Amino acid sequence: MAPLVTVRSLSCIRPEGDPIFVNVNFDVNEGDIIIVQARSGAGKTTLLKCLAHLSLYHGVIEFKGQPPKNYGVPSYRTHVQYIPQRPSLLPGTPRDLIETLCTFHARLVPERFAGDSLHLHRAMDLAERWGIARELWDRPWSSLSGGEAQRLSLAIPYGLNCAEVLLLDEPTSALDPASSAVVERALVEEIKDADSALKAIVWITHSEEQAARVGTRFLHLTPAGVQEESTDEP
Ligand SMILES: Nc1ncnc2c1ncn2[C@@H]1O[C@H](COP(=O)(O)OP(=O)(O)OP(=O)(O)O)[C@@H](O)[C@H]1O
Repeated sequence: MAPLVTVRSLSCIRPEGDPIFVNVNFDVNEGDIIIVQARSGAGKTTLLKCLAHLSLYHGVIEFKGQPPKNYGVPSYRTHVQYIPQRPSLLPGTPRDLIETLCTFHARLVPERFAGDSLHLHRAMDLAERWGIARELWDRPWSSLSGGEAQRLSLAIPYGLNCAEVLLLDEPTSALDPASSAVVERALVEEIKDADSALKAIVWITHSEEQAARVGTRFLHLTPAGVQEESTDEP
């Protein structure tokens, strides 16, 4: 099966001119939950932002064999969607965000667009199961707790059901272990659900335990590229 995302000779350079990383090569395949591990400051967030076409890079990133510009960047970003580590920096409210994304979705994927309110209610129902009261959808991101903002930002792609690859930047870092486990299970089940658009996740976590629970592949990012950890039994 052809890869969902192909990354070849990817490098990212700081504004000052020195590289964060060079020569990054890997594929994202259907069913993958790829854990990206590295020391703080090594460039994990930058790598995810390059994959989402949010940071400048050199090299090749393709989704189903086509570069982002062939889809149009907003459309590409609905299929390969980045969820930031700190959603509190977003403008407006969670409802504003899902309504904006619905307008892209309706325009770009009309055959899978089920109407604004249906998507919103699907996301609200999931978030409610994760302990998020409905009124929080109308509160500014900046007034939400870190854990509330993380659960809301993860419920949005679930409601829209258009992301095929999710790029998760420490998605449960603000959650207690029990809430984190509920969210982890929902994401893993979503990948296995044939009715879901979601086919793969690239997931940054500093928790070895979480990585072992959810990961199917493990990439170590270094300044000279990525190394994949073998998971073969000895
Ligand atoms: N816009 C920017 N301008 C200058 N330097 C930047 C910019 N964005 C990131 N960097 C630098 O690039 C390096 C990689 O940052 P990044 O946030 O990708 O690391 P990380 O591995 O995700 O770190 P952490 O684990 O601490 O979240 C850091 O040295 C950071 O200071």
